[in-house]
Amino acid sequence: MAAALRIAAVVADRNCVVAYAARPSPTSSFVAGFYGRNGKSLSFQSTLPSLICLRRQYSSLIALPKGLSLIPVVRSQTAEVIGKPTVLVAEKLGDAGLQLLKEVANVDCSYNLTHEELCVKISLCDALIVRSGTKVTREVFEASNGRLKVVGRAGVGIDNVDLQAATELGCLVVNAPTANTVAAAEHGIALLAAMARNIPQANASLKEGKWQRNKYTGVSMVDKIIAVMGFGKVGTEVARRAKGLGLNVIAHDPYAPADRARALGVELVSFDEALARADFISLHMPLTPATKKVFNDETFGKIKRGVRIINVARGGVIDEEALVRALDNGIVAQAALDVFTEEPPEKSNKLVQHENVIVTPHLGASTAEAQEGVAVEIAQAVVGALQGELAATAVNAPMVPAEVLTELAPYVNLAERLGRLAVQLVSGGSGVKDVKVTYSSARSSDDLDTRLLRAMIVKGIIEPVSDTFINLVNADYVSKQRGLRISEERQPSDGALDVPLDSIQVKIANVESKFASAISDSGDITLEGKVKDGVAHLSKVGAFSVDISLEGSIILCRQVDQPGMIGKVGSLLGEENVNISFMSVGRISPRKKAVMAIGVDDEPSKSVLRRIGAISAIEEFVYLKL
Ligand SMILES: NC(=O)c1ccc[n+]([C@@H]2O[C@H](COP(=O)([O-])OP(=O)(O)OC[C@H]3O[C@@H](n4cnc5c(N)ncnc54)[C@H](O)[C@@H]3O)[C@@H](O)[C@H]2O)c1
Ligand SMILES: O=C(O)[C@H](O)COP(=O)(O)O
Repeated sequence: MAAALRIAAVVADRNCVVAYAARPSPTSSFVAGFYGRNGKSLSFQSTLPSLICLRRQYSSLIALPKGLSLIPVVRSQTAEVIGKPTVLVAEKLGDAGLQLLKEVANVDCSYNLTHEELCVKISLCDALIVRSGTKVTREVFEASNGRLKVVGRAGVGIDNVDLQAATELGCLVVNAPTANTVAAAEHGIALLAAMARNIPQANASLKEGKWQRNKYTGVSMVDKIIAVMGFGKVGTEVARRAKGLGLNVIAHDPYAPADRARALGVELVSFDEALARADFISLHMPLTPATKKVFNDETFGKIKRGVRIINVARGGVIDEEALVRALDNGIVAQAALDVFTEEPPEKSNKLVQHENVIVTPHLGASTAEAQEGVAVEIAQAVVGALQGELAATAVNAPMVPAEVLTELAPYVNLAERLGRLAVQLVSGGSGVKDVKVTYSSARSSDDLDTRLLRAMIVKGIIEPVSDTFINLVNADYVSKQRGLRISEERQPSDGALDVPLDSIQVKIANVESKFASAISDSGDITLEGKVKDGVAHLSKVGAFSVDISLEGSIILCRQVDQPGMIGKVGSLLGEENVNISFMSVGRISPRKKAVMAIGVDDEPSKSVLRRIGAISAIEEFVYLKL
C-alpha cells in the first residue's frame, strides 16, 4: 500500500485565521479551510500539486486583507497509509486503545490543538477521539465536509459534543459509559476524606515548614449522613463505599429503582429532605437543563448549616457564585470540587482560591486502570463503527430506512411525547421499572417495525433525567442498564391498512402518580395517543378520554364536572397572557368527576398554577412539559 505524507499548516493574522492541509503527491487531494472572524468556515478540495498553487487558488477564492502574509506553520506530520481510515486522537488515550486503533487505522495523536487547527485536521479524518477537554462543536462537524463518520468520547459525559450537529450531519457519536465509574467513585471518596481531615491544606502547611496541629483538626465521618444526589453508576459506587466508612447513606434520584437502593441499605428521599438531613452531599447527576445550577441561593437557603459538598459530576450543576456566598456565610462549611463550570477555571476563581475549598483538575476518571479501560472501550466502539457495526454505546444517529422513517414520523413524535408525559406523572422516589406499550394496528407484525417507536418511548422516559441521548441504536442498551423493562403488545384493530397504527398506549406499572386520575383500572399510569391529520394527540389519561394535540405544554386538572370550569381556568391563563392551544374535557358521566386537558403555548408562572390549583372544584392538577 502506498504511503503518503500529510502536512497540516496553520497561518494566523489579526483579521482572520487561515488553515490548510496538503498531501504532496500529484494524485492526492488537498483540503483547505478558511476561518473568518465571524467563525464561518469554508473549505474546498483540489488536486493542485503544491502549497504555492494552493495559496494562489486560496487567494483568488477570498479577498485577503491587505498585508496578510501566508506563512505556513507545520503543526504535525503523519505518515498515512492510503486506503485505511484515519483516526484523530485529540486527547491522551491509553496505549491498549491506541494499539487496537492502529491495527485498522492511521492514528494521528495530536494533542492540544486549537479549535481552528482541529477544524482543519478534521477534514482529513474519518474518526475523532476526545475526552472532556475538546469542544466538538457544529463548526467541527461542518468543517469535516462529511468525511468524519464517528466521534468517540473516551468517557461518560458528552456535554462537550454537539450531538444535534452530529446527528444532523450524519456523524455517529459513541461514548465509554462504564470504564471510569469506579475511578470517579473512588475520587469522590478521596475528596470526601481529604476535605473532612483538611489534608491538602495541612500538607501544604507542613511543606512550608509549619506544624499546625490545632488549625487542621477535622471532622469525623462515622455515623454522619451523606446524601448521594444522583443514584446512577457512580452514585451507587459512592454509596457502597460510604457505607464502608460508617456513614449513613441517603440518596435523591427521582428515577432510581427503589429496590436497588433498598438492596444497598440506602434510603431514597426527596431533594429537600436530602438537603435538610445531610452532613455531606455528594453530587452524581448529569448536567442537563433540569440539573443546571440546581444548587443555587434558594437551595443553599434550605440546606443544613455546616454541610460539606463534594462535586465530581459537572461544575454546571452548582451556581458557583451562590456557593461562594454560602461558604462565606458558613452555610456550607467546606467544598471539594473536581469539576467547574468553565474548565480550566481562572486562577483567580473565587472557589479555587477559597480557603474552605479543596480542588482537583477534573481527575475523577484519571487512574491508570480507568484510562486503559476507557481507551479499550472507546477504541472498540470506534473501530466497530468504522466497520459499519451498530455500536451499543452510540448516543445518536437513528438508522432506519428513509421510507419507514417518513411513514412513522408522526408516530415517532407521538411515542416520544407519550413517554415524556408519562414519566412526568410519576411521583418522585417511585422509580420507573416496568413500561408496557400496546400498539393498536390493523397491520400484521411483519408490516410494522416498532423498534423505532419503542426507542422513542424510552427516549421520552429517560432523556429528561439523563445526559444520555437515546436513539434506535442505544435505546435497548440504555433501558437494560437502567433496569427499565419495556414490554410490547399488539392489539389487532379493524382500522385501515394504509395507516400504520390506530393508537399507542403507554403504561408505567407499579408506581405512584402525581396525578391520581392518570392511574387506570389496572393500577398503572396510563396514557394513550393517536395521530390525527399527521399531528400527535393525547386521547386518554387513565380512564378519562380527552382529545388534545401534543404541542406546547399541558395542564391536566381533575374537577367536579360543572358549568363554568373551562371559563375559570381559561380566564386565569388569559390574565397572564398564556395562550391556550387546545382544551378538552373527558368525563365518566355528567356532573361527576372529569379531567380537563389544556394545551398552552407559553409556560404559566408558578402563581397562575397556584391559582388554578386553588379553584375549589379542582381536586388535583399537574403541569406537564413536552
Ligand atoms: N469527574 C469525573 O471525572 C467524572 C467521571 C465519571 C462521571 N462523571 C460525571 O458523573 C455524572 C454521573 O455519571 P454516571 O456514570 O453515574 O451517570 P448515570 O447516568 O449512571 O447516573 C446519573 C444518575 O443521575 C440521576 N438523575 C438525573 N437527574 C437527576 C436529578 N435532577 N436529581 C437527582 N438525580 C438525577 C439519573 O436518574 C441517574 O440515575 C455524570 O455527570 C458524569 O459526566 C464525572
Ligand atoms: O464524563 C466523564 O467521563 C468524566 O468527566 C471524565 O472526563 P475525562 O475523560 O475528561 O477525564
